[in-house]
Amino acid sequence: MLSTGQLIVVTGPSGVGKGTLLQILCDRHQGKILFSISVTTRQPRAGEVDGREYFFWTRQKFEQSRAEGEFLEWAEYAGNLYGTPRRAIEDWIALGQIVLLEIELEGARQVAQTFPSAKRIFIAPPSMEVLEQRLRQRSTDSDEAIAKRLEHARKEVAAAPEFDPIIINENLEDALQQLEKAIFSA
Ligand SMILES: Nc1ncnc2c1ncn2[C@@H]1O[C@H](COP(=O)(O)OP(=O)(O)OP(=O)(O)O)[C@@H](O)[C@H]1O
Ligand SMILES: Nc1nc2c(ncn2[C@@H]2O[C@H](COP(=O)(O)O)[C@@H](O)[C@H]2O)c(=O)[nH]1
Repeated sequence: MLSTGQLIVVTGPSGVGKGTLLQILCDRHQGKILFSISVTTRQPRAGEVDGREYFFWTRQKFEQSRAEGEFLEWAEYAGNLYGTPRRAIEDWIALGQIVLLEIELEGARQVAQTFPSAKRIFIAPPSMEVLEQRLRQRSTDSDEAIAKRLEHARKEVAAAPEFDPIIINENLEDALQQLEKAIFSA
């Protein structure tokens, strides 16, 4: 069904720096990579815009679309639903584009089943202590939400060997270079 493009999945615990890395990547390689915009039922954070960071939907609308098979993958994470709209991804891949998904572990596992040819990259923190610091310094989540995210993070880090490559985001520029190599190498 999908033959010409390349699907790339980037996974890693919340707060590890996926969004930071991918934003720089997007600026450096404009037009060369297409980024999927996910749907979520979580509330927008300050500064987030519907249709830019996410499509912010009600749980009812999400569940209806899910039942209609409109998501390529989906997962419940820290009490909210997240999903990748299928249509745009399939169209872009068919057009030969490099398409990037930034998603959590369960979704990445689903994509491994449905698109075995997808590249699967894991962004790991230098340590759990650094991860917690980054989540706290970002100031976007309550203590309770941070605790839930750290709980998920432990499971996600344990699953890192399912991915190749594993990139440790300690020095941002080093991590970016490894990410570029993973994405643009044949
Ligand atoms: N290499 C790095 N060194 C120090 N701080 C970093 C580094 N990379 C990212 N950060 C900082 O860590 C925080 C979390 O980064 P970011 O929001 O990109 O994480 P994320 O993995 O996208 O999280 P989420 O999955 O929750 O969206 C931000 O404040 C960011 O500036
Ligand atoms: N399975 C999916 N996971 C997704 C999707 N979009 C984002 N995410 C991941 O959720 C967590 C939390 O994100 P946040 O924006 O609330 O911090 C993080 O790991 C994201 O990568 C998706 O479509 N499917």
